[in-house]
Amino acid sequence: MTPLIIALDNMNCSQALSVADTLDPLECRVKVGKELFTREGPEIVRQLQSRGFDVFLDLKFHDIPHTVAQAVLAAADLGVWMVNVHAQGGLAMMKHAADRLREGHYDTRLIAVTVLTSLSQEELNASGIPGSLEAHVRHLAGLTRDAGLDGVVCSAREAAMVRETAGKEFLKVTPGIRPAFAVSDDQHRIMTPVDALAAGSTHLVIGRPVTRSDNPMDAVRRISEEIAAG
Ligand SMILES: O=c1ccn([C@@H]2O[C@H](COP(=O)(O)O)[C@@H](O)[C@H]2O)c(=O)[nH]1
Repeated sequence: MTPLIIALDNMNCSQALSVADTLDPLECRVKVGKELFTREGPEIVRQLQSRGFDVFLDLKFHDIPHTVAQAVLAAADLGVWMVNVHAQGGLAMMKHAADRLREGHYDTRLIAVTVLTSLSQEELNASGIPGSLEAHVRHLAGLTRDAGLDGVVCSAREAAMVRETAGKEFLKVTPGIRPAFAVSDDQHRIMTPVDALAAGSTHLVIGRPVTRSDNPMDAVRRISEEIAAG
């Protein structure tokens, strides 16, 4: 199955569906984030699923354990392929959500965000977290593995280190991917698709380089070609 997940950001329901209609669910999955879900609600997820797409619901839940577990179950009831929480919410929060999903025999993958790819070392320290960004990602990835989740969101720059910490099967879902033809936008810790896969990313999240293109499917194909050419 393809490693590509296309982020449907900066659009409403009809725009998202127009983009989705140019994409092939065999060549990419799609990600519904805070903006699209807040505008359109669960119906946008159902619409995308009815077109054959696996949906990653990227709402990054961060709250007390009971609230997060209930939100994760609500996402799983929607039948999403993947949902996420913030690892910063702590071991108990993540474990409670993972346990509830397991008890319910859901198929939905649960992953946790480590350090946002838009953050730099300086910004992380300025937010009150001392030490190196890599050490913090490693710590949160270990916590996520111990809580029984399926993987993390991290930068591809940290994928090899996360593989070393949590193993090959542990998912490394990496945004901040910029193909050779794209600009970096507000992302700080970026990598190309080829380098990200070589570093151990299992899934590549790509938004603007595809959705801003006049022909999103063509952009997906160019990325796939970049990957195939290695
Ligand atoms: O650390 C993170 C976590 C999530 N994201 C999300 O991924 C996409 C990236 O979009 P681009 O347009 O390719 O920059 C976006 O939806 C973010 O909310 C992330 O970038 N970093």
